[in-house]
Amino acid sequence: MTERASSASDGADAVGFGEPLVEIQNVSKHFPNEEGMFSWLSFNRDADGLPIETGREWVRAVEDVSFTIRKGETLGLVGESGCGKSTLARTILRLLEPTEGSIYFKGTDLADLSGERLRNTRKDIQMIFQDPQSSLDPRMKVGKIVEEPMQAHGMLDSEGRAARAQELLEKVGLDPQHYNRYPHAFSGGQRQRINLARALSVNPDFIVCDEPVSALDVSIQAQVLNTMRDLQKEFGLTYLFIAHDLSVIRHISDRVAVMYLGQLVELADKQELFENPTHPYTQALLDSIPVPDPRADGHRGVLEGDVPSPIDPPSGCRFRTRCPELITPAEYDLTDAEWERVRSFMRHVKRRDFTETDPDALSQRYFDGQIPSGDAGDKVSAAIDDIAADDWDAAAERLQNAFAEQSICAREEPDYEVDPEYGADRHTVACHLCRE
Ligand SMILES: Nc1ncnc2c1ncn2[C@@H]1O[C@H](COP(=O)(O)OP(=O)(O)OP(=O)(O)O)[C@@H](O)[C@H]1O
Repeated sequence: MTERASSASDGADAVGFGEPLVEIQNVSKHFPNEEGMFSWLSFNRDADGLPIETGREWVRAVEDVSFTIRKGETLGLVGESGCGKSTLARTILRLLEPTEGSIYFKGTDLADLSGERLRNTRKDIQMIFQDPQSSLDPRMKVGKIVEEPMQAHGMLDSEGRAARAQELLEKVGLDPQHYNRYPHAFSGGQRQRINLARALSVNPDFIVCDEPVSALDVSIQAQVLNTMRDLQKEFGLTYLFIAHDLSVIRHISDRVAVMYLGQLVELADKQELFENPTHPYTQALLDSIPVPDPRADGHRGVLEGDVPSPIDPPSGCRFRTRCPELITPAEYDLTDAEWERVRSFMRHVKRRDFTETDPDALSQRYFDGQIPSGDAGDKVSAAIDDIAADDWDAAAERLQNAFAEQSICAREEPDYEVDPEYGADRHTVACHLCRE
């Protein structure tokens, strides 16, 4: 999914409210796969079946991600564990080098910065992590923890830093008298407030918040989120807020980006995303929120199967292998009902979750005795014959190649924009269902 870069002049410091502050352009991050002794090598086989080294195997944790974060907003980034949220956050912060792509902050490519300008920009971009316990040095008093970034950036004298630390402790909802206490004397929520004060100490513009309330009791989460929102207003902050919990995202975000297997699948204004979710993955995620859902019409997708490996992600749409709405291959003239049956048969053969091998019984069970006519029907019949010959792998492969791999979902990467039902913000969706 793409968003155009702003034309902000190089290094221009003043970014107006609502203008692009951070622009992520076609960013990818791949890691060498270190799991298993020889797994970093991938092999093909030669004619004698001996392995030929073909190179290194890569974990494609983030792939071709583009979006913009506007000054003063909270952009929520949501997705299941392992979908690449933290990797993207760390890449934006330049804690990791992007494999490809660029990150612009206030119109300047971060890769072009060095020396004093890099140091200044690092000050402008802060981060809050999930675990408020491990991110605070237990041997340091709270006041010093808050002062440390100011000292590192040569801000104020020691008296000034102490005064600012106490002021910030109060701003984040703590007692400034606790300046001399150690982190262990604070609860989880209070420790996250200390982290907030620390991040704010150097007067940043942009804070990347990676699951900042996930480790807190639900009762405390809303309080910390409200404080973050108050601070945002007071200091004109911009947040990238990462969470796997959609109710947290709904509470804090202005716009929401949904990530699946290293890619953005949907990005929209919060209300638009929650009221008009368009990507089948977003719909499935929303369905998993354990609250009564007035939108539920019994037609939403249910997530099937496991998330594929980011080492060898599916072609086209990465969600297609679990998608309840895989599109009929254009070359077959199938009705919706026929396609639904073909897909159901394909799924059951892949999972091998039946033992029946009699062709008539299979036709009856999966196609109501009416195998589709034409090419599609020939492929289905051939797969049924494979099963009758007890060659399940051949049947699964035949169906996969004849149907799943022929769908536009497997052949083209989706990237569409739809008309929003709520608000005027762009609503981008990486799903071929939006192609008309
Ligand atoms: N240093 C690394 N080397 C190899 N693979 C990595 C590395 N860091 C992350 N990965 C892989 O990249 C993928 C994305 O991981 P990442 O931690 O970014 O996901 P996440 O969405 O933040 O998950 P979580 O919410 O569980 O933290 C995962 O498959 C992970 O195993």
